[in-house]
Amino acid sequence: MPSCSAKCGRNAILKRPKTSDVLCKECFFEAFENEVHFTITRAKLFTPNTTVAIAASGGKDSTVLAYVLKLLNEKYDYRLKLLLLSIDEGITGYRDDSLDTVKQNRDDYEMSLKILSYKDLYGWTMDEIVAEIGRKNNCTFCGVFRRQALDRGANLLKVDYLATGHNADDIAETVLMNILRGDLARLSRCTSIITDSGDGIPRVKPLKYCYEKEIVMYAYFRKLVYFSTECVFAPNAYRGHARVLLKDLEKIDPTVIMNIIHSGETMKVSETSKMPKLTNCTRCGYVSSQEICKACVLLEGLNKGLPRLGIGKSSKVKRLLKENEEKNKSSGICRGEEDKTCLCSGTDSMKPVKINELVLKELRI
Ligand SMILES: Nc1ncnc2c1ncn2[C@@H]1O[C@H](COP(=O)(O)OP(=O)(O)OP(=O)(O)O)[C@@H](O)[C@H]1O
Repeated sequence: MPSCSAKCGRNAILKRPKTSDVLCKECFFEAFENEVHFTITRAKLFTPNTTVAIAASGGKDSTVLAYVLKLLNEKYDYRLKLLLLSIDEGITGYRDDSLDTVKQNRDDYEMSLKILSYKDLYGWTMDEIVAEIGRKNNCTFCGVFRRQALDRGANLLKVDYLATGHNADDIAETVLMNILRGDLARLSRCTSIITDSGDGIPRVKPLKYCYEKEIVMYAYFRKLVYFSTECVFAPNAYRGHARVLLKDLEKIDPTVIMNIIHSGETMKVSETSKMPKLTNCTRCGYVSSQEICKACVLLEGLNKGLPRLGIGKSSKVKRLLKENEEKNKSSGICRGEEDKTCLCSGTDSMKPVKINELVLKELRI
């Protein structure tokens, strides 16, 4: 058995996927934790005496994130108050089980836990949305709603930061996807370690440089409890292609993951490129590049029996809204204020879609 390359005198039991170093368990833990600490301090991710909500899905990444943040917080006296925030998308046989894991983490790590559900926030579970839209585009709904739900949760909890478990593979995949799609706006911000959620609560990614394989290894050797089942609904097809490509490249040379992130970080979008201007959604007030944010358009579509409304380009959405408006006007369907099915401007349906205010009030702590 080879000896640990950190020269601690112990036998090596693993080969680090990121560096190919052969290490013993203890030296691997130290290397992994030191790298996260270095990432946090170099990017000045947190200021002392603040509160951090850890977005906890029960999966390996957010479980390792919660564990390592707690460990580093105590070891280096970051003076952070850590708590867990989970979103229950309402996916039977998936999220209900993974939330049990989060509850276990809550007890093991002695952190408080807040769970917000899509049903309470939007009036729909993902099971119900999939029954409407089918399995093909459901990831669009889930992703858009989750992003906003996490921001709303962070606001309710009045935290200073929202930390997510996005890892190096996730970020490299996103860079590839944005290049393949030619999405310059997203490309220019997808590698940022701190992003603005739009409500003034920064989102941070302390595991940005951690390889997925090492996160799995870390969780395994630390015997952490996490939930490893894939979502029961169809995976995001486009991300799937980027993922397969990245995994194939990683087999040839593991440094490609860091190289892609580095390329994304240093790439500069030409000043002549047209970038979307950020504004606030006229309905819910959430930050958006459109007059009405994606979540409100998707919700409107669901509530009006047009679930495909927000799928695809914004020009298509505008066309659909216009077509629907003309159709309703010519058929005399629109009956103004009392009409709950009409998409005409000026009717009830164009009033801001308020996320169930009562529920939010109740959840505030
Ligand atoms: N339902 C959720 N509730 C809270 N946070 C979530 C939820 N789903 C995802 N996140 C956050 O977003 C990050 C990236 O999401 P992703 O879909 O890759 O997570 P996952 O594969 O379900 O679980 P994990 O990334 O924790 O292994 C997670 O690490 C977590 O911080």
